[in-house]
Amino acid sequence: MAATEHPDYEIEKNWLAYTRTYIDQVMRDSEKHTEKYKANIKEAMAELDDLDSSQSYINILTNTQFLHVSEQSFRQLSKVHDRPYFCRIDFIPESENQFQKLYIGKTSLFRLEDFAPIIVDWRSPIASVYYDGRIGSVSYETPHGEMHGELLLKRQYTIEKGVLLEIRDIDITTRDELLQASLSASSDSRLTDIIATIQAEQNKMIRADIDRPLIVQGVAGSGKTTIALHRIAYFIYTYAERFSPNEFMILAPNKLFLRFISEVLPELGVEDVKQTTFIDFMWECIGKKYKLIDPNEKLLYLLQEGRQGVELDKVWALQWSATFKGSPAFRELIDDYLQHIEQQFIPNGNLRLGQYVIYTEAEVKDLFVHQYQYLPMYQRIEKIKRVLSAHLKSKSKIIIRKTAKNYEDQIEDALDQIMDPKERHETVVRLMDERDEVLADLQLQVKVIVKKYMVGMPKLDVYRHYIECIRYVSGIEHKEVERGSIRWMLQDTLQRLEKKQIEIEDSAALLYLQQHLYGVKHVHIKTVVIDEAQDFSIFQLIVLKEIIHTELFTILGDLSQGIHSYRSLHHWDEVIKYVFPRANYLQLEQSYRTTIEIMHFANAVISLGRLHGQALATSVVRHGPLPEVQSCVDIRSLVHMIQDEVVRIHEEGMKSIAVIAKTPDECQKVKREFECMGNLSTIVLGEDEAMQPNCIAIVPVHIAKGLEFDAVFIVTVDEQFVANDIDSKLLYVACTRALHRLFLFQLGSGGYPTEDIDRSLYQ
Ligand SMILES: Nc1ncnc2c1ncn2[C@@H]1O[C@H](COP(=O)(O)OP(=O)(O)OP(=O)(O)O)[C@@H](O)[C@H]1O
Repeated sequence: MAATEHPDYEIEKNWLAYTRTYIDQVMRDSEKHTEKYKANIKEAMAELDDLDSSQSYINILTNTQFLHVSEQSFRQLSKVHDRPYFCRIDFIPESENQFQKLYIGKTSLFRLEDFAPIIVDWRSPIASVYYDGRIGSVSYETPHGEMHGELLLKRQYTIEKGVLLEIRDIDITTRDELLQASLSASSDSRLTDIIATIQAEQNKMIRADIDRPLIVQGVAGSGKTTIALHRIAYFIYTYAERFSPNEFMILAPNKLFLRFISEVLPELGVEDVKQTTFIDFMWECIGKKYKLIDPNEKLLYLLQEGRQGVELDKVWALQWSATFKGSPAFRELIDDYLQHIEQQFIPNGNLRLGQYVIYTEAEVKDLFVHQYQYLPMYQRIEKIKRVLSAHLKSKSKIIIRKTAKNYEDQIEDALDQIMDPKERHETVVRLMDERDEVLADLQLQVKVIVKKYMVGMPKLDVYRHYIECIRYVSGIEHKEVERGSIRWMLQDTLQRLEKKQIEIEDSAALLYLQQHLYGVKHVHIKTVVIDEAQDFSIFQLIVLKEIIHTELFTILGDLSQGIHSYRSLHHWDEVIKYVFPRANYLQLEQSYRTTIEIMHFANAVISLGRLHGQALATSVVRHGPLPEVQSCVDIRSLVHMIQDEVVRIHEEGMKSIAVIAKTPDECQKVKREFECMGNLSTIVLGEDEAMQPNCIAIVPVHIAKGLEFDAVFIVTVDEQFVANDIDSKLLYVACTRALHRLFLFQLGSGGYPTEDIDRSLYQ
């Protein structure tokens, strides 16, 4: 209801004014502090030349830290100044009689005089009551256990530029007005925060146990990306002493997507989280880049199945090979290679100094295969060399002393027992010479025997090792290798590697070899969030877990959108079985992005393919027009129709618009036609492009994954969508990018498998 009509309007208006005045005051103080810290740093810098400058260093460090905190607090308060909170809860804890009136917002603010909360952070334990609880008895988790109490009031506010516009008491008026308003709004091609409207099922995922891996299967638009980002913000707030932001890593499909989500974390007051792709992370770990074949090339080739000139055997072999390379079975083959080279580098025989055994063969083997097995191979060899050298150093002193003493005894015996002066002299001189020679030889051997004993490992880089690995595996007798398909895969891989080309499917193996041969340096990441995880393979997840050395993974994805399923996951069970047996598995079936009409149509599309037992999405109650399917006689009239619609929907207030086609070639055809007409500006988006405001994005469907637009025009010029598994997934992804309007345009007929879709679902 309009705020002015609410009985508590005056109280609420005054509280808002009080809060904003207090924020002003804290910001002013913060500004003063900032100036003071800057001045202190300047002063300490000037004193750095003094003889005893350690105090100045300490001053600089302390003041820099204070300055950082003060600036951060200023930034956060200035962000919330116009809208300090979004709701209020009145709560009586079980153990107390007095109720607490808590205003919840993006950041917390306490009154300096008595530490009373003016604003409570949305991530604090008590705020859970707002997201989960209904009026009546409620409970929430805290670090000290579960707390119980009575929720008396749950009140939402619409505040704009510091003006209180609406007040809604939840459970008395309608429940979802704020959510409805937020979902009906237009998108400007950037994801936003949702702290005011987080739903109970989403809250559960955001706050799910950090110490267990979390796997979320969520339908398109269920908020997986949003949850991932809010979960990071929640952890950073809740476990500030355990993690700093730069110890979090988000793995996303591509740079375009990373840009799409780039504003959410800063909005939530979180900076410095590492955001990258699996491939870029791999280059960083390897310390070198090799030529990567466009990861989408195979998908585009596979899409041509059934066309003239496309060999079915090859399509099948490519798919099989990609699946195999992402599987634990491929890792086993690589382990065979690692074992093979390990055997080559375990020395034969004992390590001896003269006649003395320093280390037995069995002891050295034990160092290799047990004690230092945790180290990557090259590091292990260096470590064992150091261990042997240290051992040799201490043992050699005793051996040399013993040898010298032995000669001294013999010389003494000669002096005592040989009566003939000439013979005695000759024997003593011979023994002394021999002693000097033996001792000199021992000293020399001490310097070189470890080096000679440990045959050096050739300094091949990880790429060369991968080639050697594939060659080795091709030659072994292995039940898997005997199969013709593996032989084809190995040969094909070798041919490409020799041409210096790798595919995304090779990335897990390369990273695995890097980890086991050289190790990965400077990985300070402690927790990983993977979005669009359905495009990862089991092997990629295995290697990530090994490198990061943690179970703290949050994995989010949607198998129905698994357009790269030939090289990635088919079931979440595989992830639980092979990688994270302790994982907490949760599902989201409610879609927040699309209207009911679009979601129903998209559900009909995905049902045309194989569903792997996934549940279909339901939509939050929000209606819109039915998706429109239209035919045109040529591409010119098709683009004309789009232009006319764009003008109409712009007038309706929609901002972001995309034209989605099946392949990059189709996109280019549409782009050329738009250019000929010259009315609207368009951009064809690739993985590394940035979306531009007021510009229609023309996107191949595999790149549009994860993104969203107010209105989506799917077009088919020459590339049609048919009713098979991969096409239904692609079309599903394309349909579910739309928030409000969906159009499917085709040349002639047959662009879409609409004959298999209920006629009432589109117009
Ligand atoms: N609780 C919520 N309140 C308001 N908006 C929400 C909520 N949850 C999700 N949304 C909105 O729904 C849209 C879809 O969210 P998001 O992109 O995170 O979903 P997703 O599951 O990652 O989708 P996809 O798998 O299709 O890429 C976004 O616009 C997001 O802001």
